[in-house]
Amino acid sequence: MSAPATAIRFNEVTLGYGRRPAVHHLNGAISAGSLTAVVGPNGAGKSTLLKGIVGTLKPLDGRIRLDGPSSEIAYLPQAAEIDRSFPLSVYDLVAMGLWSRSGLFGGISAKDRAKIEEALEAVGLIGFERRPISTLSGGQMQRALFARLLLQDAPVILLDEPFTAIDAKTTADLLDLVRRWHDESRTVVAVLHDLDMVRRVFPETLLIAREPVAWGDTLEVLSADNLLKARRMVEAHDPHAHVCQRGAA
Ligand SMILES: Nc1ncnc2c1ncn2[C@@H]1O[C@H](COP(=O)(O)OP(=O)(O)OP(=O)(O)O)[C@@H](O)[C@H]1O
Repeated sequence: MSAPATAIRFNEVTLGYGRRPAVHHLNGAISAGSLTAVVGPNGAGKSTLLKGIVGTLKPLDGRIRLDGPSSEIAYLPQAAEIDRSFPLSVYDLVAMGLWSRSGLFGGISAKDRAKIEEALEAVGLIGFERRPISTLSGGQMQRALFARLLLQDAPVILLDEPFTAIDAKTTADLLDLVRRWHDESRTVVAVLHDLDMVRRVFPETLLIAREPVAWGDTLEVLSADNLLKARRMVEAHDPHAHVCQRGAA
């Protein structure tokens, strides 16, 4: 059997802010169609890694190669990074998912309208179309953002802590969509803190602590030894260190 195609490849990648590395020595690949969790302590560089994949953060060193243009990535940032005060209705927020395909001024066709309805129905938000997003609960907002992801119809989907502060019913509903994306052979990468959920749902895991600690089969990666190692590595990290010299002569 031939090896699965690669969706995202990392070659000795360093990502950081200014000259300070947040993630370094990242080598490896995410297979097309895989369902991968990214886990690690606070400050381990998980969000930084997703920003590197989306391209909002350019590597300080090394290369991230995507199998396809970056416009074909759907990205859900952490809730704290989303401006909820923006005057936008649920309908318009969800419709924005079509922009990457139809363009900003492409107009909304009858077919698009049907797709928007379908996405709203899939996340249980029928009846919320006219509601300003500022009036939504955290869980309702997350449902609306998942509807937008549905419309983006991207082969690669990145989710940054999608279930943080979300109740059990909403989490279960949105996890069903993640499973559906996986069944549709999309590549899904999610930053998560709930290790029980990772063990239950995500076959592959990248455990990161400023650099990869372990990567592969979830049950092997999430061993007590690896988790302890990750915690110690983040605690020992010097936040003021500049680009690392490891490997330098
Ligand atoms: N915009 C920024 N400017 C400077 N440093 C940053 C910036 N964003 C993140 N960092 C630093 O990079 C490091 C990694 O942060 P990152 O947010 O990627 O971690 P994380 O693993 O996602 O953490 P958490 O689980 O707390 O969300 C941290 O030390 C953080 O302070």
